[in-house]
Amino acid sequence: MSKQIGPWVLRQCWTLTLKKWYTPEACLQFKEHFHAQVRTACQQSTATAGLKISKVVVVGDLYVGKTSLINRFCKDNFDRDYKATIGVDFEIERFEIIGMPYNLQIWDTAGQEKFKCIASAYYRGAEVIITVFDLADIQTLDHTKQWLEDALKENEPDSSFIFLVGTKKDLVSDAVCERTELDAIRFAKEMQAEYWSVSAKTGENVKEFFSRVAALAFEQSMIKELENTPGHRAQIGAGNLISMWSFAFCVHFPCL
Ligand SMILES: Nc1nc2c(ncn2[C@@H]2O[C@H](COP(=O)(O)OP(=O)(O)OP(=O)(O)O)[C@@H](O)[C@H]2O)c(=O)[nH]1
Ligand SMILES: [Mg+2]
Repeated sequence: MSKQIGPWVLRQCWTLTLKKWYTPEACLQFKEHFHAQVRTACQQSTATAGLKISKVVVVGDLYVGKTSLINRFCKDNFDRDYKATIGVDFEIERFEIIGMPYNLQIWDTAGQEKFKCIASAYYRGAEVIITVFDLADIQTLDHTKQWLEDALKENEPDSSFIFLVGTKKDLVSDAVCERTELDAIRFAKEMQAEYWSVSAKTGENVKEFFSRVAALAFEQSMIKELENTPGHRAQIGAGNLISMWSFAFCVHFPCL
């Protein structure tokens, strides 16, 4: 099946560049290009052992639209009827980034209280945590911090990118959306999360959002791999500036 993002049309997977944030007020990083060493490593296949895959966990109250968001992206469909997720479900989505195959394993969890203990067993090892609320039901925003706390408990400190997503944008007026976004951006800052408003019904911002998730997770996994490559050391400083140097100099990074 062909999929399209912007001007690119590809078979079976998405081709990505580093996508822009939704709002600069709550974004994880401002860079518009992948880090030079990551690009070089991908182009020269110096860090390409094995297929890269990142785990994404989607959490939030019941009925906020987690399954619909994932289905819009992975299957490009939308179902008006509510079917509660029982426990967990997952989708694998394929990408190609800087010529490298890359997969996202997207875990859809149940928001219903009675399934929480099943779902929480799958939080571990999440490179990305997506906390979801309903723009048309402000109470669900209040609960996102608890969902995040529960997910973070199962993961190493600072090991996951965090996103806060307001769904059902089509159900609220622009004025209500803007008001709610002000609160959501405040929450996102407190949660150290990047904020996005989307609609699974119309598809607004859904591809852009997941493209951003994939691009950031991919770059992070490449940086980790380079750090672990013998002869290389990497430091990630404030503002995600990466400095890297090689003991094998020209072999891997001729630009150094
Ligand atoms: N209008 C509109 N309705 C939506 C949107 N997203 C989801 N819905 C509807 O909201 C209801 C709940 O959506 P789900 O995706 O099943 O919610 P969920 O968060 O997965 O719920 P649980 O699995 O119980 O945790 C369904 O009836 C969807 O059709 C949206 O963007 N716009
Ligand atoms: Mg669901």
